Amino acid sequence: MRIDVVTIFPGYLAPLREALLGRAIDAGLISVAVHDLRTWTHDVHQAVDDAPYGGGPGMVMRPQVWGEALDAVVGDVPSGEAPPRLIVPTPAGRPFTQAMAHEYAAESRLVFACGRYEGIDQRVIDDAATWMPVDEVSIGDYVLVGGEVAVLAIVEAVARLLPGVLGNPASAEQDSFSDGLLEGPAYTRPETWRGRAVPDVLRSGNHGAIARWRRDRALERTAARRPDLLAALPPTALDRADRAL
Ligand SMILES: COc1cccc(Cn2ccc3ccc(-c4cc(N)[nH]n4)cc32)c1
Repeated sequence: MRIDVVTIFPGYLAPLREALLGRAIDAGLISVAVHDLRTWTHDVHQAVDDAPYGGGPGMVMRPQVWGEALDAVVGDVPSGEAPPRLIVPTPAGRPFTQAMAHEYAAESRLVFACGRYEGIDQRVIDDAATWMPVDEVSIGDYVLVGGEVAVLAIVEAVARLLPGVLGNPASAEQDSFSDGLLEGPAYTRPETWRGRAVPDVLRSGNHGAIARWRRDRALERTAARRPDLLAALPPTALDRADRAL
């Protein structure tokens, strides 16, 4: 997968080259190119923002600079080849989900536009949408200062789904949310720590009982913390034992 990120703070994306993702890049599983938006300014101040039409606080990112940047970064899409998907993080976006992470993992190329200030002139998104798929995406109901942190989260969630990136592919298959439930509690050695023992069932070797216990804890946690996920489950997702909980 090829990933391009356009930002006025390229250094913010340095963590992409660390650890697991860094190894995936070194292994050639992913290519990541980070582009400084100011490359496409032409004035001495390298201005990327201007006052909002209609007034209001803050500044808006200029369409001319973004338009030139995306034209250059996306480049000419060879005929017959699918254009990349443009992902624009914003508080006003569609909530990013594990299902979307799987959708994005199936793409051969993703381009991320990192806004700052009060966001990017809407005409940039509207123009881009005439020649490539564009997703305006939120990573949660809170307001960041720019899109870079959201890109780090989205790229990590997507990259870990790519074949060969995770040492143990089973981890991704047994993800939280993969069965629509939250992950239950996890334990490792020692057996007792500060007077707290690991639940006996997990040391019983009874794999059926262990699976049942884990499912029960996941159902309890989901009901307590994310009843919306439970309500969204298809009726067939809960068996008789689940309902008895
Ligand atoms: C666009 O509307 C905005 C309104 C107030 C502040 C900001 C700041 N800002 C600029 C670019 C940008 C990109 C993403 C996010 C963001 C995403 C999530 N989930 N929270 N915050 C925030 C961003 C933007």
